[in-house]
Amino acid sequence: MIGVTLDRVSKQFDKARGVENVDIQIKPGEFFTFLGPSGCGKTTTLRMIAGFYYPSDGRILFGDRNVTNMPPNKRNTGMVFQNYALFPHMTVFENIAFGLQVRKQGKAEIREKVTRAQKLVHLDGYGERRIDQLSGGQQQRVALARALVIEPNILLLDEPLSNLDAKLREETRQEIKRLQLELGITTIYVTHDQSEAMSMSDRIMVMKEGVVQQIGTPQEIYNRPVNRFVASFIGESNLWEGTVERMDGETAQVRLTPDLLLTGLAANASPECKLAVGQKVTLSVRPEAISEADPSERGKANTFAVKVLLSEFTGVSMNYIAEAGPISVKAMFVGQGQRMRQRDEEALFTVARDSIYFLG
Ligand SMILES: Nc1ncnc2c1ncn2[C@@H]1O[C@H](COP(=O)(O)OP(=O)(O)OP(=O)(O)O)[C@@H](O)[C@H]1O
Repeated sequence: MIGVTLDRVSKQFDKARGVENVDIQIKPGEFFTFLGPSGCGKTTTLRMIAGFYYPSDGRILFGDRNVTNMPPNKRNTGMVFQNYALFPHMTVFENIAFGLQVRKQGKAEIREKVTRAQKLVHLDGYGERRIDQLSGGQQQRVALARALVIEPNILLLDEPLSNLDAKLREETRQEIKRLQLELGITTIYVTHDQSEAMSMSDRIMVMKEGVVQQIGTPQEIYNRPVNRFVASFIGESNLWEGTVERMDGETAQVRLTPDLLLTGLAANASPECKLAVGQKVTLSVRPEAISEADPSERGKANTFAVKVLLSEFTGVSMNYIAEAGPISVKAMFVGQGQRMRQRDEEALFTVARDSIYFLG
């Protein structure tokens, strides 16, 4: 197992900025994800690691080895692409064997390794099938086997699930995670799908317009987003703007409207947010951090009246869009067994102090 270091790596294209100053240390055996919207530089970064692009600036290390300008075939990485890039006229066996043949390995060895790789992705018995006789999910597993059969040091996956339907995507995602854990292989995964990133990764790097926004575990990124972009890109969040009215030891009180003052813990502030009286801040509150209060709690801190605009029952949760004066409120109640509020109904909502996160 080896780790991957990107030491202040940038890529400038003729007319576009690919990525700027990416500085990361991916640990041996880690499942590390590049996450962000289209055009944010995920694929460019992955391609530099694979060796398909060379950086304009900075260094790339595999373990202690500097691979910055090394051609792709010398790096021993296995790569899976969004469109699989399989040879459609060849069989499953021939596709998986391809990389080993290029490496001029013996026939018996190739047969043994390909058979093992087929087993690994649950495709034993499919060796003689042609690629165009397979479903999308099976094709994806051939692509995985082909990447793994060369025993790569690093596995690179570029949006490998995006051509699959929702159910198959879920299954294949578990399959990839199982394989990664079983083999303990350092894996770098590119996606624009936050739920995929959250469920699979040890750590996530969130990118926007070629610039890294935050690196952290799924929990860190979800619970402590560094800015509005990360808070709104990862899961749902209420983003409310207000002005700090009072700082009181451990707490900060923020006025959102003349009628609405919320109190949060001063420690729950992003590094970019300097809490001080008079300062404008953004409060990030997850919908599931809001709950319905008992009418007897009216007037208590962090409790406020709302008017329901939209309500829906998903089977797992009751979701609301409501308004508290000019403020829009998204709330999600899971397993609380209350009566479902209807449009135009009044309700009393409350948010715990430790669920408010201050952004700059
Ligand atoms: N070969 C290239 N030549 C010129 N510009 C490029 C090239 N490849 C990428 N870019 C530009 O670099 C930026 C980052 O693109 P990149 O493909 O890395 O984004 P991405 O996050 O992977 O997007 P997507 O999810 O759509 O694949 C974009 O502005 C893109 O237009």
